[in-house]
Amino acid sequence: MHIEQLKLRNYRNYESLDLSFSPNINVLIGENAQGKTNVMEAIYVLAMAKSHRTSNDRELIRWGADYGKIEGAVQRKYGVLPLELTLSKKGKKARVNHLEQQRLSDYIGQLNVVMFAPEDLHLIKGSPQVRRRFLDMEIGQVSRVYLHDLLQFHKVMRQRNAILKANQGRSGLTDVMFDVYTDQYVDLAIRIIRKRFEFAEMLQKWAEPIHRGISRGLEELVITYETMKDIEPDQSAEEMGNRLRERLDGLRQRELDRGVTLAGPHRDDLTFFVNGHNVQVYGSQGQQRTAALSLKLAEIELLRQETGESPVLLLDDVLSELDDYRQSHLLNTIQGQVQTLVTTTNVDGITHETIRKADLYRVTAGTAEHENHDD
Ligand SMILES: Nc1ncnc2c1ncn2[C@@H]1O[C@H](COP(=O)(O)OP(=O)(O)OP(=O)(O)O)[C@@H](O)[C@H]1O
Repeated sequence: MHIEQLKLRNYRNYESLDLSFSPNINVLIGENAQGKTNVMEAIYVLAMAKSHRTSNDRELIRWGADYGKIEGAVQRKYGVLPLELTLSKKGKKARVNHLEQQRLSDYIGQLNVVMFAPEDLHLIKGSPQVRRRFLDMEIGQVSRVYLHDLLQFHKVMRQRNAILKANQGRSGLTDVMFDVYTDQYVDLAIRIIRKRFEFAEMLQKWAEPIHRGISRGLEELVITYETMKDIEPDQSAEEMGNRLRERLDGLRQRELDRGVTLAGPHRDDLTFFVNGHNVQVYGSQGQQRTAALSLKLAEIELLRQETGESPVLLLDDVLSELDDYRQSHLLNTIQGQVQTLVTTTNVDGITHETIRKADLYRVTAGTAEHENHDD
């Protein structure tokens, strides 16, 4: 798939923008703080109905405006699909083919994107929360059921936590609703854990050969999903449910002391190993960079396999950060296969010839103009 056209109205520093993109490589070039990332973010928001930079949608609306709007024409296998997202103080409205969607989970997934930005290096080194967010966003792109389960899970956990909080410090619980919520909680938690196991396995399958290629055959990457220690991927859902229930029973007094749920997928993590060593702990900057790049390229393959179409790749300020070999590997992999948007302040650091031939857009203070190479 690819984005043919993007229109912004009152989005970040754009009052109004209307851009057409090539299905190949598009380079947005401009000085700092002109609005390059804002375009990438707008495409991300159009796809995921939320920003990768902030959870506060109001920040996306142009200062002083009441609403902001992102429209995109997405070329899919079967034709052009118009998508529209309106952001206002009252919330957001999403339209597919001009029809308003009642649930955002029905909207997400019409446009698939893979974003690679400097903060993705934190994916390997940062907190488990960053990696859980990555899992949720990526699985959510291909599974509506997962998004729905996740929403329900957080709702039920809040209800369960509210009872724990109300009884905090006591030595027992008499609220009949607690068992009802715990049953629902276990059921949803296991559905999420099973999906994450499945996703991590697919990610591993795609990322391993990619990482091996980028490291010139020297490194083996292994990705594992870490959940409670007695839950294993080959167990049945029932077995997993029993394990979680036993764990929660064992933790009951500590949960009452703390007033929160202490076991479940909200505490899980993804771990990356290179040649048997944990990259989070022992990896060099270069190994972390390679692992992050392998992960992004694996996501492209995974989305392609799940949806039958290539996602759109957004490379925000990362290309010139990669050395020549990694740049070439990345650009050779995507060339002619994946619509790509690249932002940079300067093309001089990007040596690969595909960038020389790409469509250029000059971004200056909330405007973006298509440019010929000789301009
Ligand atoms: N809600 C908003 N309304 C108006 N302007 C905004 C809003 N949010 C951010 N901006 C402005 O957008 C600009 C930043 O744009 P952006 O992050 O896209 O920069 P960039 O071109 O990617 O720069 P860099 O190369 O430094 O990453 C800043 O000037 C900022 O003040």
